[in-house]
Amino acid sequence: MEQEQQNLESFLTWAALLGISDSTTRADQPQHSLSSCLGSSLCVSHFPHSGGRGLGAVRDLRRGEIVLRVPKYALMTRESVMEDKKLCFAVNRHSCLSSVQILIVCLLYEMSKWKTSRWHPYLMHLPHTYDILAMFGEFEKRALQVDEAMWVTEKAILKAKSEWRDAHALMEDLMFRPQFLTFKAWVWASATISSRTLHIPWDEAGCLCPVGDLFNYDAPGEESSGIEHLDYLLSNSSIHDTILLNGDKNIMVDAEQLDSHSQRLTDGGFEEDVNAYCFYARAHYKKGDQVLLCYGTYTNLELLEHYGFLLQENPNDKVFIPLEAAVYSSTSWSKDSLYIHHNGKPSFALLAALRLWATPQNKRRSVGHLVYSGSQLSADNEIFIIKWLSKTCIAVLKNLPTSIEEDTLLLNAMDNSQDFFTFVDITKLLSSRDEMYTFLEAHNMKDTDSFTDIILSRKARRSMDRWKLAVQWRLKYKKVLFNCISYCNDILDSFMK
Ligand SMILES: C[S@@+](CC[C@H](N)C(=O)[O-])C[C@H]1O[C@@H](n2cnc3c(N)ncnc32)[C@H](O)[C@@H]1O
Repeated sequence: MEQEQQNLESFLTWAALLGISDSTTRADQPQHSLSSCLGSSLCVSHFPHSGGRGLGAVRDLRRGEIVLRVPKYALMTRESVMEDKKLCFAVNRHSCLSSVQILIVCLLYEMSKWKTSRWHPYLMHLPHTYDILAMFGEFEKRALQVDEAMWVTEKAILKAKSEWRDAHALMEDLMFRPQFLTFKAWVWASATISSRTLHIPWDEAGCLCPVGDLFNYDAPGEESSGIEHLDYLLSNSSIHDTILLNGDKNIMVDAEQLDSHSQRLTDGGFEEDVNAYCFYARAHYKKGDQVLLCYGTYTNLELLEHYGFLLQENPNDKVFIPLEAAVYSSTSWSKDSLYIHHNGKPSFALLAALRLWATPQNKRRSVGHLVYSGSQLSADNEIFIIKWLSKTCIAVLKNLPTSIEEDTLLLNAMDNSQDFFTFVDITKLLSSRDEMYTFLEAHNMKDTDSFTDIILSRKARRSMDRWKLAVQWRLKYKKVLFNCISYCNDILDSFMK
């Protein structure tokens, strides 16, 4: 622990020497301290329920005030790593690789240089493991239970494997040592890039940003995307591009184009005039609060896919239910807009599409304007679609291997068991014991009577963490469907009155 603290201190000193600073004075003015880049606005703290290691406020912070600057020189980008001639030469001979694949190779290259890498103090602080979907094993994938989630997981695993295979020749050219050539090393580096890169305007692969990547995630919500905040940014800062972490979801937004309903406003970006990545407080924070960053708008499945966590309360979560082909063909709404919100309410487009689908074909044209303005068509039409929605949600829930109650008990056992043996004992009494036996089998621990001699392997421990994430995800999914059924019941009741 002491060693860890010392490592952290030397990392923060290294960062200060590079000009990284949370001081409110401008970057070109004298810094408050060269022994740490933090202390004026932020400090590294531990937040067990919202991201673990993160950044806390050392004083009250006002919404919109600058809290961190990271000069361009400190950023790890393809461009900065490829100042290394050997790497640059090799990469140029593999032009078929994507920018993200190249950044992954750059990261592995720097890792392999170890102490001679100029980012060594930063690299030492990267997490050793991640829980993104591409790292899920067969058991954990199945624990998600929902076809869509299992399919997204499978796709993520296949994508990682094929990208790794494609980059192999380059890594061999660079004469990587065997441990850096493995698929395990590749997914680690790929998860680092997926969960930690920030958007930069000159490279779609993004950048790794020492200290700036210690901010944990806050979902965009009303409190931070209101007019007040937007006005503040437009009048007080030179932000033109907003940032979102994650290569697949990068969105560049001109601040001028944002309307007050935009959920995409984020809290920093690369600013040309100061040649630095600048971060701003997205809310008022009290001393000791965790200071958060919005990486973008994500459902829980997307958070799991790209970042390896999910939110207990995610205002952007969505649940898709099976719809008949005729529902899709009855409207021009895209499939992606036909979903149930986190609170159980059907999306505007889903309701509209169902209303049109339940209208005889020869009458659809005449009611189109009503449907697209969100109006109900008739009591019969509304009762029909709400009953259909409720029945569909009930059927989806029934078809899943476990219920909300069973998942809740399983999660309680995961959270509250003092050790693995107690967990196994408790789970034996639950209806999810079959799942527990499958877990044991997957980790060659089938003989439960010999447990006293077994210490849970690191691999099994990681698998337990991912299993828990899968159970949390499927429970959230089921609760959304349950809330939708309650929503439908309320609507049907209101028609009976
Ligand atoms: C950019 S890093 C943030 C710093 C990170 N906690 C660390 O220790 O390096 C993003 C990662 O932090 C974790 N994280 C961020 N926000 C979180 C949240 N609200 N809840 C749980 N985990 C979160 C996830 O593991 C995610 O992949």
